[in-house]
Amino acid sequence: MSMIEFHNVEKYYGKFHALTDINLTIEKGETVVLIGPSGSGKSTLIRTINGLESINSGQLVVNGFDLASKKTNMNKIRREVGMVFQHFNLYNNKSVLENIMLAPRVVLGRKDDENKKVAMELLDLVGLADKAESMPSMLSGGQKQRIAIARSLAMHPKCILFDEPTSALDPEMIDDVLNVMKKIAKDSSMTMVVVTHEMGFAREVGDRVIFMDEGQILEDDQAKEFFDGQPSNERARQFLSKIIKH
Ligand SMILES: Nc1ncnc2c1ncn2[C@@H]1O[C@H](COP(=O)(O)OP(=O)(O)OP(=O)(O)O)[C@@H](O)[C@H]1O
Repeated sequence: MSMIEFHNVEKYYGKFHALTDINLTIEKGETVVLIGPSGSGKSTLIRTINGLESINSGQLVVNGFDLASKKTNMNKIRREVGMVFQHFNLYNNKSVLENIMLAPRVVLGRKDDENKKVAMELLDLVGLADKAESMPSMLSGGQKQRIAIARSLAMHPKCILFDEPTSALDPEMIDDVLNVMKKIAKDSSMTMVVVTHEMGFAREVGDRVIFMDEGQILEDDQAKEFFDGQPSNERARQFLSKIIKH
């Protein structure tokens, strides 16, 4: 069974056609990078995977569950599919440790000893074990984003969605976050779907690269083919040459 399957998916915001005939299969354990110009529908697509955006027609199956079916428990999907946002979305009135321990306690009923142990291991993984008792307001953007990643991992998701995780960061912090993401991609069996403009990351870590424009998938290639060969789609080639020149 694949992790994610889109079949002829359409999405509208009012009259605006945001996703057109999306067909896409992502296998378990794959790291897939979604690229494309601003407004091409990347965020919309990634947000449909955990039900943050609904679809208008077609079929979307995540870990065997049809998201359009009334029988599907969306809370279960959100437990299994974590998300990391551009703007971190940490609870600012809770310590770093509390941010990481909250959902496992409330949603999974994980006991405090075990919960703290998992949280500390994850803080270690993201290189911030010394910040456990800090409040988010004391952290830099890059540190906040690494905490947001640890918080998401604490739920032991099967899949994790990253929606432009480095776009709001100062340049010197971007690599710290990308390095954590690389580590996760290499060392875990999790499925990762990443919207990013970081082509170095896409090339090094992505198994596949999906190029979107105007709500459509125009190119779906192995990362190596995409960067070392040439995308067959003209707009994908233009996008790539522009982005690599800059
Ligand atoms: N809630 C909404 N209501 C109406 N239109 C929306 C909504 N969300 C997104 N859109 C529109 O849908 C289109 C696709 O937006 P989306 O955010 O998915 O693109 P994107 O490729 O992620 O862009 P960016 O790289 O700038 O984040 C855009 O034209 C946007 O204005």
